[in-house]
Formats: sequence, structure tokens, C-alpha cells
Amino acid sequence: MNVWGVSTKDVVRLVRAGLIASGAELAGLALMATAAWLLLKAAEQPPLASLTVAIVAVRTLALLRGGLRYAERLAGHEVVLRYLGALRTRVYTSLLPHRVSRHSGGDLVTRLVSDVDAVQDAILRCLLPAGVAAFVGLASTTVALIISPAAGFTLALGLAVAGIVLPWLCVRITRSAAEASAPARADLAERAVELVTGRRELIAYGVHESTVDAAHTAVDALAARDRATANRTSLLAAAGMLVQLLTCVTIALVAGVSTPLTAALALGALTVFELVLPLTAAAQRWVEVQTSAQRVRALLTEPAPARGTAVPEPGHLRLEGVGVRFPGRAPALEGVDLDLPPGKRVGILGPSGAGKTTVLNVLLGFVAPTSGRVVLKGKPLDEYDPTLLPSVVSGALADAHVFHTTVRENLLLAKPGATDAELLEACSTAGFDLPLDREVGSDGDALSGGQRQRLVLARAVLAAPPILVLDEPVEGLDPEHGDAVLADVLAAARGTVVLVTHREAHVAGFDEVLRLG
Ligand SMILES: Nc1ncnc2c1ncn2[C@@H]1O[C@H](COP(=O)(O)OP(=O)(O)OP(=O)(O)O)[C@@H](O)[C@H]1O
Repeated sequence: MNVWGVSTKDVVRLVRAGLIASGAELAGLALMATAAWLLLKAAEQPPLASLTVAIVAVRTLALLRGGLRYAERLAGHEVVLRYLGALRTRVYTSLLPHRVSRHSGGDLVTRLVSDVDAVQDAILRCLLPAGVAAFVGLASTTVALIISPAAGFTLALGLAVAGIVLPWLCVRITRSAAEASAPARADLAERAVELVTGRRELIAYGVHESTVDAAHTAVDALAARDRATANRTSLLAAAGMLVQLLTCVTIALVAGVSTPLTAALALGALTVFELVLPLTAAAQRWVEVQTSAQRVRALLTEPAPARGTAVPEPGHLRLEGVGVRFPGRAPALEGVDLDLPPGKRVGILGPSGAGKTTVLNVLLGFVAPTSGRVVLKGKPLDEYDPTLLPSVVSGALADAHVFHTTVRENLLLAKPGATDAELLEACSTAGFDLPLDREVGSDGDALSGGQRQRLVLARAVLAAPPILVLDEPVEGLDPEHGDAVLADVLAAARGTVVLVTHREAHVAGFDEVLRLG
């Protein structure tokens, strides 16, 4: 299987769709030519018997064309939809390992939705029509050459101009326009995503209007460019029609065969052009599709980060001289040692930006150290399967996501199959008192900040991992209530605990306190 994941079965299905489509078009072409021949022959008033075959042929071809067109739609869409389903899954799987660090929100949406849809157009609107036009064009030119070499030659010339030269010119025009507008398009995609996701903040700080205006300006600039390109490509489309007209007229003049045959040749040529003329528009789409295809291809060929396969088990976790440096930034952590045997309780204190959350992210395997190493039960953390690590280390992080569903469903993520009694016990430990059936809104926006925080905490309590990490878990609560909740959570924790906090009092009685910054 190649990088696009096209199997032999896909190719067979595509060729079958192409052959059915060519059959439909040839039937249409033969229908037009036979009908033209029949009309003019009938005008000569020959015996009816000499027209019978043509009359039957016209009826048969009309039925055949309709039936084949239907079959072609089915076959073409079947191959494309099947293939796209598989491709979208592969693109999604390729995006997962890089999603946070390498791609922004707008970029992710573009890659997963429009780039993959563009591949659909590449097959249905470009490759298939071009293949069918080439096949039918060659077949009809061959027949025309046999009937009248002069007409056949004229047809070949006309088809070459309309089917090769004009699409080629269109590719050149569209490609240079696409290259010029690519950065503006990427910028617009980013603006659109930020306008949607950051709407509340933009309104709150009074910059929503100006941000929308800036986006409109970007849209207008792009639209002006697109109009200029459209003007040039529509000239090419008009040129194609002119070529069609000239070819048909020339065939009528130079064919040198009987009037009915000349009519059949001229009208047949007219019909073949109906297949070839859309290739100019298809060429334009092809250029747009290529950019998307390159992005999909880049994603599919990007090597996935090495991923461990060992199954993690609870045990001794250690940070040994761990340093973390985000690209282009000063080091977030340098030479941090932390020893976490089972059952140990460690507090992490330090000013804002000292790297406390980064330590937790390293423990959770979310951030890989740029120096030093993390060892679980004697093995580097990256040798373990990252999807299984949460069974050993998990907890409540400040930016934990809350899903747009009920409290119950949000909690069950931590322990699928937990009974309501277990859920309520975890809620009670975390001081969360809303009903389990309460909808929490998108990312918990139907909850107060404190409720959201306690829901995340209840989820961590329910998961009860052997190593529990907590990132300022009661920061949003009033101090008295927060202290009580934290005390309950710590009392319920059975294994190792790593607590990030700004308050010394929270880590009183802990086995170790790591001070950063
Ligand atoms: N994904 C990231 N990309 C770039 N820099 C980052 C990233 N995450 C954190 N940093 C930087 O690393 C440093 C440490 O951040 P971290 O969130 O660990 O601090 P913190 O001690 O938890 O702060 P706070 O108490 O405010 O939560 C900061 O300078 C921060 O800007």
C-alpha cells in the first residue's frame, strides 16, 4: 500500500467507475450522432425499413445512457466515500501524536475536514472526468478518422486545444494566484477559529468589532484576488466554447461525406466537447486540491514520534536531573530531581512561572524532558505505552477539559462502570454537590469556576491512581472551604501524592517539599 493507502481494490473500483462513466458518455455520443443521422436521412424519404435499425438504436442508446449514468454515480461515489472514510481515519490518527505541539486549532480543522474533502474532489471532479474525456475523446476521434480523415483531424485538433492547452493555461493562472494568496488564506483560517473560540474574551475587552472588521478586510482582499483570477479563467472557458463552435463548423465544411453522416459527425463532435470543456474548471480545482493533497501527504508521511509499548505498573517513579526547554524560550526547568517511592507525599511550591505545572506534565508523560530522565520501576517513562500511563499517574490539572455532557458522564471517564454510590462518594470527597444528571455546558461553562474545579477534582479522586498529581486543586475556592476539601482529598488518597500549591499550609506534614524558582 502506498502513502495514500490506495489498495488494488480501490484501483479496480475506480477503473470500473471510469469504464461505466465512459460507457454512459459513449452511449450519449452515439445517441446524438445516430439521431442526427436519422433526422437527415429521414428527410430524404427513404423506405422506412432502411431506418429501422437506427430507430431501435436511438431508443436503446437513450435507455442505456440513463442506466449507465445512474450506475456511474453509484460506482464513483462508492469508491470515493469508501476511500475517504479510511483516509480521514488515517489523517486523524497521524494528527494525534502531534496535535498539541505542532498544529494550531485552525490548522487541525483545515487538515481534517477541507483537505480530506479536497481529495474527494480530486477523484470525482478531476481524475475521473479527465479519464473519461480522454477515453471518449480518443474513441470518437478514431471513429471520425475512419469516416472522414479531414473531420477526424479537425476533431483531434479542437479536442487537444480545449482538453489540453486551455486546462494547462488554467493550471498556470490558478497556481500563481493560489501561491500568492496561500498565506492570506491560512491567516484567515486562524482568525476565524480565534473569533469563534475567543469570542467571549474579545467582547469582554471591547475588541470584538475591530477583530471582526480585520477579518472582513482579510476576506475582502482575498475575494478581490479571487475575482481577478475568476475573470481570467472565465475567458478560458469562453475560449473553449469558441473552439467547440469552430471545430463543429469546420467539420461540417470539410467532412466530405453524405449530409446525414456530416450531421452525425458535427453533432457527435459537439457532444464530445461537452465532456472536454469542463476540464478547464477541473484543472482549476486540481490546483486547489494539490495544495490540500500536499498537506495531507506531509501529514501521512511524517514519522510518528517513537512510542513505548511496555505496560506500566505502579511503582517507584523518579525524576533524575530533569530539564525542560520549550522552543525559543528560557529553560522552564533545570536539573530537577524528585524521588517518588510508593506512598510518598511531595509538595511543590514556587512563584508563578517557576515550572511547577511543567513538573507535573513531565510526571504524566505529557512533556518529554529535554535533559535528564524520568524513570518508572527502573525503566524510562517513554518506554511505556502513553495511553496506559494514566492507570499509574493521573490527577487534576488546572486546564483539564470538562466535556459537554452531564456530571455523571464526566465522572465516568475516570472509572467507567462506577456505580452512582461511588460517584457520589467521590463528589462528596471533592466537595462537589451538584446532581449527577446536571448538564455542565461546553467545557463546563454552565458551572461556576469553583464547581468546575471540584468536578475535575472529583474525577481525579474517582480515578484513584497509584500516583495522584494535583495542580493547585482548590485555588478557586475560599481558603477555609478549600482547605477542608483538600484535607478530604488527601485523606482519601491511598498512594503517592504530588501537590502543586502556593500555600505552605497545604504541604504541612508532607514527606518532602520541592521548591522551584
Ligand atoms: N507549552 C508551552 N510552550 C512554551 N512555554 C511554556 C509551555 N508551558 C509552559 N511554558 C513556560 O514554562 C514556564 C513554566 O511554566 P509552568 O506552567 O510550569 O509554571 P508554574 O510554576 O506552574 O506557574 P503558575 O504558578 O503560574 O501556574 C513558564 O515560563 C511558561 O511560560
